[in-house]
Amino acid sequence: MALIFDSLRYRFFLAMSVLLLVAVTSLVLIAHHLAIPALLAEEEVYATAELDRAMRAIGNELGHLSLLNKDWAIWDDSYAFLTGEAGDYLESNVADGLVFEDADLSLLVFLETDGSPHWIAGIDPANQRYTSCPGPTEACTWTAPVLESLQGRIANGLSDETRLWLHAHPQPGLVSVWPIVRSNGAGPAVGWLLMMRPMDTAWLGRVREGFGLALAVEAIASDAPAPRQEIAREGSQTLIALRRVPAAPPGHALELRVELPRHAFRARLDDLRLTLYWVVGLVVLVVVLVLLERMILSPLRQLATFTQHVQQRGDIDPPRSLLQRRDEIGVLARKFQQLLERQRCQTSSLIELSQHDALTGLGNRRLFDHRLEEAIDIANLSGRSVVRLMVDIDHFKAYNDRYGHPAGDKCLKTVAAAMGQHFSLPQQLVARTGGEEFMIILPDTSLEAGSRQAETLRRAIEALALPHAASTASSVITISIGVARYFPGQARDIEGLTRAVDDALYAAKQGGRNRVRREAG
Ligand SMILES: Nc1nc2c(ncn2[C@@H]2O[C@H](COP(=O)(O)OP(=O)(O)OP(=O)(O)O)[C@@H](O)[C@H]2O)c(=O)[nH]1
Repeated sequence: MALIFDSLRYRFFLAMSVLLLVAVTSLVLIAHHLAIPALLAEEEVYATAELDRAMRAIGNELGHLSLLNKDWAIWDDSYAFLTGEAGDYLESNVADGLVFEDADLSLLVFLETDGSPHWIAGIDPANQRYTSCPGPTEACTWTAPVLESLQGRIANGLSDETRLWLHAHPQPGLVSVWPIVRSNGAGPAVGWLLMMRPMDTAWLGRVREGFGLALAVEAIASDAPAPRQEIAREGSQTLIALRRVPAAPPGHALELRVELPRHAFRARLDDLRLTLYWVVGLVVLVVVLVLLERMILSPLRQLATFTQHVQQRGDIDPPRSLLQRRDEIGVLARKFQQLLERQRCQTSSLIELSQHDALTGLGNRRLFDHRLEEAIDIANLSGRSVVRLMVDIDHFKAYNDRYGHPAGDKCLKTVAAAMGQHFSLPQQLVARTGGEEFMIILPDTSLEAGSRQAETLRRAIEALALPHAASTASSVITISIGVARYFPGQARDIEGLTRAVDDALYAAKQGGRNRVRREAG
C-alpha cells in the first residue's frame, strides 16, 4: 500500500482527483450559495419593479376614470337630473345601457348631497344584465357594497385621496366620485356621481396592450394571513409576482398577479455558468501546472543539472533532496548514484591496474615516470634535491636458469616486498621498471643520504639470504644499485638523470656487483 502511495503516478492521479473533487464541490457551493441566490434576489427586484409598474398602470387608469367622471359630474344635464329639472336624462343617456359598453363602465350612482341614493344604474356582474333603480333595492341590491362604501366616505368627508379607490366586491373594479356642480361653477354641489369601471378581461387586455403587462386581478378576503407580496416560480420559464392591495369594502382586498418571462434570469444563469466554468477551469489548470512543476518538472531539472555537473566533475553525488524521495524520481536518483559509484570503482581499478605491476604490486614505469616528473617539479619549487636509485638483481638470468622461472618470480616478489618495506614513506616510490630492474625515488634527499639508504637496502636484500648458487657475486641473492640525484639549478633534465643513474649502476656491475655506486662528482 505504501509503495502505491510512494509512486509518482498514483500521487499525481490522487492529487488530480482531489483537485477535481474540490473544484466540482466549489463550483456547486459557489453556484448554490452565492451566485444563484444573487440572481434570484435580482429577479425578485425585477418582479417588484414590474408590480410597481402594474400599480402605476392602475393609478393611470384611475386617473382616466376620474377625468370621465369629472366630465359627467360638471355637466349641466347631470346637475339638472339631480335637481329634477331634466326628466329625460336617464332615457337619453343611461337607459339603453350603451354608456356602460362605450365607456367601459359597470356602475353609475347618483347621490344626494346627504349621501342618499338618487339613482343607480349598472350591469349586474352576476348575469351581465342592465339594472336601473332609484336605490339599492330589488334588481339593484348587487350595488349595495359599492353604495355603502361611498356613503361611508361621504360621511367622513371626501378628499382627493378618498374619492378614487379600488373595489373588490361584487367585482374587482376602479371607482371614482365627483361632486355634481354646474358647468360654470356657480352654486353648491347638488349631489355626487360615482363611476365604476370593472377590472375585467377587456380591461386587463387593454392594460396588457398599453403597458405590456400580463396582469390578472382577483378579489380575496383581506384577513387571509398571506404576505403582502409573493414571488413564485413556475419552472424555468415563468415568474409569478403577486401583490395584495387594499380594496373596498372592508374585509376585502385585490390580488394583482403579473406573469413574467424568466429569459433574463436564464441568460444571466448561462453567463454565470460559463464564467464559473472558465474560472474553475483556469484555477484547475494553474494548480495542475504548479503540481507538475513541484512534483515532476523541478526534480527532473535538478536531476538534469546534476548529470551536467557529473560530466564536468565525476566525484559528486545526486542532491540529497532527490535521494530522499520515495517516488520514481528518487528511485532514478538512487540508481544513478549506484551506477556512478560502480563506475568510479571500475575507473579506480583501471587506474590501479594501469599504474602497477601485476607480479609484485609495485608501481610500474608509467607511474614511475609520472611521479618522477612530479618530484622534480616539487624539487624545483622547494629548492631541495631528489635522489633516484636504479636497482638490478645480480645474475638473475642464472637464477632463472638454475631454479626455474616460477622460482624467479617468487624471488622477484620477495625482493620487491623488501624494497617496498624499506622505502615506505608516502612521498617515496619503489617501481619495477624492467624484468629484474627497479627504480626508487627519494624526494628531499641528498646524494650522500641517498647513497647511505641504498647501501642499507643492499644489505637488507643480502640479509634475506635467498640462496643463489649460480651467482659469482655471492651465494645469496644480491643487488647492485646506481645512485644519482637531481637538484634545482642543475643543468640536467630527466634524460640526463637517467643516464647518470644508469652509468652508476653500470659502474656497480662492473665493480663486481653486490654494491652501491653513486654518480661521479
Ligand atoms: N622469473 C622471471 N625472470 C624474468 C622476469 N623478467 C625478466 N626476467 C629474466 O631476468 C633475466 C635478466 O637477465 P640479464 O638482463 O641478462 O641480466 P642478469 O642475468 O641479471 O645479469 P646482470 O644483470 O648482469 O647481473 C632474464 O633472463 C629474464 O628472462 C620475470 O618476470 N620473471
